[in-house]
Amino acid sequence: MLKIVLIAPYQNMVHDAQEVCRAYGEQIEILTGRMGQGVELARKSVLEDAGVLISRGGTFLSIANEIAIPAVEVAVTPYDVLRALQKARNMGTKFAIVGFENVIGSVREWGALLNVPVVPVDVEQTDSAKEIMAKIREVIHQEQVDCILGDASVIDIVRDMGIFGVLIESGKASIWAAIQEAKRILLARLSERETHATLRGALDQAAQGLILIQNEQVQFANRFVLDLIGRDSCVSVPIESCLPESVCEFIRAGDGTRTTDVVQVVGQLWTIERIALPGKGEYFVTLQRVEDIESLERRVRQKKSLDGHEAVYTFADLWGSSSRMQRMKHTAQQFALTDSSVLIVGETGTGKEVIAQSIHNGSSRSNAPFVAVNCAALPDQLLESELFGYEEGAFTGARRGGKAGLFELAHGGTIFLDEIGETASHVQQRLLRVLEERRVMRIGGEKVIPIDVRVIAATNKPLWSLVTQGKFRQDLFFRLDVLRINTVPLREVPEDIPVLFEGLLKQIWYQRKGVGTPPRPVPEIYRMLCAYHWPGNVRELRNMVDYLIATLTSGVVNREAVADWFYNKSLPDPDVYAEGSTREREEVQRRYVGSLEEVQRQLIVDTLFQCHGDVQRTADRLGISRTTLWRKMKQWNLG
Ligand SMILES: Nc1ncnc2c1ncn2[C@@H]1O[C@H](COP(=O)(O)OP(=O)(O)OP(=O)(O)O)[C@@H](O)[C@H]1O
Repeated sequence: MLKIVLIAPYQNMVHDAQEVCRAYGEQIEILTGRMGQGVELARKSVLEDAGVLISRGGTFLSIANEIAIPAVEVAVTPYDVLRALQKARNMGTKFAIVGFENVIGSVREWGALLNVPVVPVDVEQTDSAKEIMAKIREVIHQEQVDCILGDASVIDIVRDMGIFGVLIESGKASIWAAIQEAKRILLARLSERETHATLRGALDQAAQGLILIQNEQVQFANRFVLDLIGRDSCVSVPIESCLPESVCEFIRAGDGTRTTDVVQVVGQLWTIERIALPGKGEYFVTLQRVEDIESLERRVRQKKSLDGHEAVYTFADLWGSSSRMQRMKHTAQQFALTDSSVLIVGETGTGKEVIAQSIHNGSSRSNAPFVAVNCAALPDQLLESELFGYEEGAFTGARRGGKAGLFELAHGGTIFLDEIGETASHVQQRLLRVLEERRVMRIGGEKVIPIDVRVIAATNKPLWSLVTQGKFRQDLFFRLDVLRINTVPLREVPEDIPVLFEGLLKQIWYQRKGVGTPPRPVPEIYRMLCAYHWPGNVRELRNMVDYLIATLTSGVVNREAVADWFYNKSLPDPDVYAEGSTREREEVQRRYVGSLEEVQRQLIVDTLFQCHGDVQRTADRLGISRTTLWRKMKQWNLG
C-alpha cells in the first residue's frame, strides 16, 4: 500500500507533524533529514512504497528535483515569517532573510508592511554552502544586519559562521494543509496504479508481443515478450541486452512512422511492426507469430463462410415409408459416414438437396459450412467467378479487394453442386482441377489456396448420356460419381403420398398459422393424388398443400378442395377435367394439343402470362423449381 512520507528538515517540524497527526488521526511516516540527507531518505522511502513525499524549503526543492514521485511542499506562510521576526527582535534591529525563492518570496512585502528593516537574500539551488556563506558575509558587511532568518539549511551555515540566526519554522496549519494535499495526490496515484495494473494485466493477456522502447531501452514489455526472451522483467534494459538480434536490427533500421516486416525469431517467422510515438526516440513495437496469424485467418474464413451457409435438413426430414425410400435413406446415412464425393441423381423436387444437407449434417463436417450452388442458375462466367473467386482487377466490374469463391467459403465443410450437368466445359475443367489438386486459384490470381471440401453433386439429367454426347467430361463424371444415390420419383412410390401429404399438411399449417389444428384429409383424396403423375414430385405436392391451407374454408381436405387445385393449375387431369365447365374444357382442349413438349411449352407460356412474368410464382404454380423453369425458358427462348 502506498504511503505518505514527511521529511522534516528540522527537529521541531517532526514534533509539530506528530501533533497534527495525532490531532487529526492522520497516518503518515515522519523522518528527519536536511538537503542531501533528506534526498537520500526520500530515495529509500520510494523503494519502501512511498507514494507522496512532503518536505520544506531547500530540502523540498532538492527532493522535487531528484526524486521521480510527487512531492508536496510545506508552505512558509506570512505567520511563520512573523513568528521568526518576533524572535529575531530580541537579537537586533536589522535583519536579512536568506533563502530560496519559495521561502523568502512573500517576505519582501511583509517586511515593508510591518515597517521592519528586512533585507532579502536570494539563494539559488545551485549555490554551494561556500557561496551562501559569501552572500551572508556580503549582506552583513553592506547592510549591517544583526541577525539572519532562514530555513534549516541556511541556519546550519549561519551557526557555523558564528552569526545569530533564527529559523523560520512552518506552523501546524501549513503541515496539516500539506498532508491534505499529499492525501489527495496519493488517492489519485492509487487509482492510477489500479488502472495501470488493469491495463498491464490486459496487455499481458495479449496473444502478441508488445514492447515500448525509449532511447533504445525497453520501457515496457508484456508477458508474451518476457516469455519469449525468458526474462522476468526488462524495464530500462538496453534493447540489445534483452531482445533478439533480428528484432533489434529491425527497430534500428526502420524509418517512417509505421514500418512492418517479417523476421525470424527462435526458428519461427514473426511479423513485426514498429510505430514511432510522438516522444523523441520512442517506439511501440508489436510481434506476432505468422503461424498464429494464419490460424486466425483460417478461423475468420470459416466464420465468414458459415454466414448463410448452413444445412438445415437432417435425415429426420426425409419422409416416406416405402421400401425404396427407406433403402435410399439408409444408403445416404451410410455415405454420411465417409468423406467421398457423392452424386445424387433424380428428377426435380425429389429431395436431392434435402439428402445433400442431411449427409452433411450426418457427417464429421456438420459444424463447418454447407455451401449450395445451383450451377444452372448462373451464367457461365458468373458461375466460374462465384465458385473460384477472383482477385481485384481480374475483369471489368471485379470488386475492389477481390472476392473469395464458394470453394474457399466451404473450406472444412461441404459444397453442394446442384444441376452439375448444366456447367460449361471450361467450368468443368476448372472443377476437375480443384477436385484433383484440392486447392483453388482465384480468377486473375496467382496464389494457390489449399481447400478441404467434400463435394456432393446433383443432377436431374442423365449425366452419363451427357458424357457420351461429349457434353460432360468423363474424368469429372468419375470424380463425382464415387457414391451414387438415385432419388425416387413420387409417382413410383404412391404409397408414400399419404405420409408425405399429412406430414406437409402439419408442417406448413404450423409454419403459416402457428397454432390450431391442421385440416383433416378425407381418405378419398388419396385416390386422386395417387392417380396423378406428379412431374414436380414432392415439391409439387408441397405447393399443393400450401394452396389448400391458403384456400380451405373448412377443417377438412376433401375431393372438391383437391379438384380445385388441379383445376387451378389448368392441368388436363382426367379426374378433375370432368368437374370443369364445357367451355373451359373446350378451351383447354384447344390450347393443349401437340407433342408433350409443345403442351409443356404452351403451359409455361400461359402460366407466365397469368403470373405477369413472375418466374417464382410461375414455378410455384407449375410445381417445378425456378431452375427447371429457367432451363425450359432458355430451351424455348422464352426469356
Ligand atoms: N422425402 C422427402 N421428405 C420430405 N420432404 C421432401 C422429400 N423430398 C422432397 N421434399 C421436399 O420437397 C421440396 C424440394 O426438395 P429438394 O429441393 O431437395 O428437391 P431437389 O431434388 O433438389 O429439386 P431440384 O432438382 O429442382 O433442385 C423441399 O421442400 C423438400 O423439403
